[in-house]
Order: sequence, then structure tokens, then C-alpha cells
Amino acid sequence: MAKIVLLEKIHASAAQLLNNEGIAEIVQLPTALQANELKKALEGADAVGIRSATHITAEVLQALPQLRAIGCFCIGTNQVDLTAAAAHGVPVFNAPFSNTRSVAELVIAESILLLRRIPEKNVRTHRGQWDKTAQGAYEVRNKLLGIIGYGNIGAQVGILAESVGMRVCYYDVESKLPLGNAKPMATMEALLAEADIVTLHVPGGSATERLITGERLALMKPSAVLLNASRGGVVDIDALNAALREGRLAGAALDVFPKEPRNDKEEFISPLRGLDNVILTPHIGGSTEEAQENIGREVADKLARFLKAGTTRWAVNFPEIPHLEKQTKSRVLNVHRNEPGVIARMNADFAQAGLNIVAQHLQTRGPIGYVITDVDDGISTALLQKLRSEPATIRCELI
Ligand SMILES: NC(=O)c1ccc[n+]([C@@H]2O[C@H](COP(=O)([O-])OP(=O)(O)OC[C@H]3O[C@@H](n4cnc5c(N)ncnc54)[C@H](O)[C@@H]3O)[C@@H](O)[C@H]2O)c1
Ligand SMILES: O=C(O)[C@H](O)COP(=O)(O)O
Repeated sequence: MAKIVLLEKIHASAAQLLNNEGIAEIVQLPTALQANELKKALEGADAVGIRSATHITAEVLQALPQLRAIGCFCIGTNQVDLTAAAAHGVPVFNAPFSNTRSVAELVIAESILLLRRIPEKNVRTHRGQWDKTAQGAYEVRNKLLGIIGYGNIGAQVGILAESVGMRVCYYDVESKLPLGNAKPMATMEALLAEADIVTLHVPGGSATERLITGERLALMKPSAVLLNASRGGVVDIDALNAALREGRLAGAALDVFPKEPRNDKEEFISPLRGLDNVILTPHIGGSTEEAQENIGREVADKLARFLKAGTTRWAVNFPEIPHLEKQTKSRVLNVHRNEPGVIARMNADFAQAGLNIVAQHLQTRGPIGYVITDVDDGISTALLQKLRSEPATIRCELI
């Protein structure tokens, strides 16, 4: 039986599915862990389930040679060193659409709240002030929403925004089909200069780190607002803080931060705390009951298929082999460097052992090759060792 460690309060639907599949001993831990604690917690684990706060680095992977798969129970996968994981023969799975709608709904709600100045009015009313005025409060109807990163979430935000009467434009580094009446912008700078509401939906990682610099914030209209529910590193937070405090921006809504607490005991530290025109939320864009339940099932299913059959459909860093039930006595999963002669040598090893190959499925992705081989007989320890000792082999498992 495989062992899976699930961190960060992954929804119970995950454990339920894994239990039903009968393939895993499940250990559940409530928080994210730092490298050393993580290595300890994952000793002997075949797979791990994480959310956005657990970082799986090359160093962590190096210390866990028995770890075979990683499930990110969320959309973002920038918290995992995907290249190092592939190099260790470890596929990474995620849930690419299960919380898209939850984030999009939050963005629309916050756009309306910010344009109506509700965050400030809410705080003042709580303090006993009766600030009844229309000054500086606007409808979102006919306002221009600028979406940076027109992927799954960005496009969904655009559709919802049009349904409440907003005009929509977007900027993406890739050419995208505009949905509804959304207008592609040639540059991010043009979008920043024109939009009344700017919302960020790019992936995290080095390519988008501090995408929104002080110079780019300075292009925005003083009446405009900025929303970030993507990743904290995307915005230069000190520059945003200065723009808000100096009145160069009307407001902001932030769900993600450069430094986020790993659990509910740690204090949240941010220069934006205390600004009445800023909505701060604790990275809950995708945290709805619906989304979390769906994510739990979706990623657990991908892990279960991998652990039971070795198939890797929807892996984000790894050659994808569509799901095929194991129907023969033995299935050999071989991850290797993608170079000439590997399969020929491997098949010669099978032939030498007198084994007939019933089915074989190979896929490659960049430097990594992955081949699933089905044979009707048992595989001897000697053959497994021989396959493992081939110079190009990264990992070879028998299921
Ligand atoms: N706050 C939350 O709880 C929450 C929930 C879900 C997802 N997210 C974050 O939202 C991100 C986006 O999710 P998605 O499902 O829409 O991803 P996606 O991959 O479907 O879309 C991302 C889009 O950004 C574009 N892009 C990449 N770099 C860009 C750049 N420099 N400028 C402009 N566009 C760029 C890509 O081409 C792509 O179209 C995720 O990676 C995740 O980090 C946050
Ligand atoms: O990438 C995601 O899906 C979001 O950032 C949500 O992350 P979470 O599971 O840690 O809430």
C-alpha cells in the first residue's frame, strides 16, 4: 500500500477518494511545513499533497528519493521546482480549473466594492461615523476592466464583467481568443493607462516576479484600482504601498502577498495593513466549499491513477501517458534520459530474461522519457536491478 501525506488542510474529499481506491495509507497534516520539517514528514511517503504554501525545492526532492508523485491541490504550481521534480522522475499534478470560478467571482465582487468605496465606508461606519456621500463612488457599468493574463481565470473574469456591464480589455504574452467583446491590448502599458480596474491573473515564478513595478503603477489613472489574486511576487508591494499612500491610486484588493504566513498562528505582516481603501484577504481566492471539494477529488484521482497504473495524464512537468488500467501481471515504469538507444537496451533486457512485452507506451518531454511496459510474467529482482542500473535510467518501478 502506498503512503500519501496530505498537508495544508486539503479537503476531506481527497482522503475519501484515496480510501475508496484502497491504495493509500493517508497521513494528514494541517499546515505547510518548511524544508527540514517537510523532509521528516515525508520520510517513506510515495506521494505528497500540498497547496500553495508548501515549497518543494530541488534540495527537498534530493532528500526524498522514495517520493514518486506530487499533487498540488490548487491551480498554481510555482511552489514546486518542476524541472527538478521531472529530473528526479517525479510527476506533478494540479487542478487547473476547479477554483477558477471562485476567483473570478471574488474579483467582480471586489471591483464593485472598490469603485463604491465600500472598504472605507465600512470601516468608518464601524467607528460610528455616518459618511453618507456619493463623492468618489461609481458604478462599474461602462467602466473599463483591464485583465493582465487572459488565461482560464482572466477570461472567466472578463465574461462575468461584461454581464454586469463593464467593458473589458486584456493583455497576454500569448495570442488569445477574445471572449465576448473583450479587446486585446498591444501592450501592458496601454492597458494600465486606460483601465479603471486592473486585475492580475498571470502565473507566479521568476518570469512574472515584480511584473507590476513602481513605473508601471505610475501609468495607472489616480482614480483606478488594482486587484491581485494571482501570486504575491507579481506586484512590487512597496511601490504599491507608496502609490496608495500618496493618493496616486484609488484603492486595491490583494489576496496574495510576497510573504504569507504558513499557518493561522503566524502574524500577517504587510505595509498595506491599516489602509482603509485596501481590501486584504488571506489567500482565499480559491477557497470556497465547492472549489475545495472538487480540487480534492480531482487531484486525488490523478494521484490514484498514477500510483495504481503509472499513468500521467495532466501532469504539468512530465511526459503524459493517457490512463490505461493495468491488466497484466507486471507493469514496469521507467523514467530515463531522453536519448537514443534507451528503449532498445531496455527491451533487450526483457528479451534476455525471456519476457514477452504485451504492451508498451512511450512519451517524451524535453530531456525526460517515460515508458510503461506490460508483461504477463513476474519480474525478477535481478531484472529490476539491471533496468535500474542502465546508465540513462532515472527511476524504474514495478507495479
Ligand atoms: N488567489 C487564489 O486563491 C488563486 C486561485 C487560483 C489561481 N491563482 C493564481 O492565478 C494564476 C492564474 O491562473 P489561471 O488558471 O488563469 O492560469 P492560466 O495558465 O490559465 O493563465 C495565465 C495566463 O497568464 C498569461 N501570462 C503569463 N505571463 C504573462 C505576462 N508576463 N504578462 C501577461 N500575461 C502573461 C499566460 O499566457 C496565460 O494566458 C495561477 O497561476 C495562480 O497562481 C490564485
Ligand atoms: O493556485 C491556486 O489555486 C491558489 O493560489 C489557491 O491556493 P491554496 O490552495 O493555497 O488556497
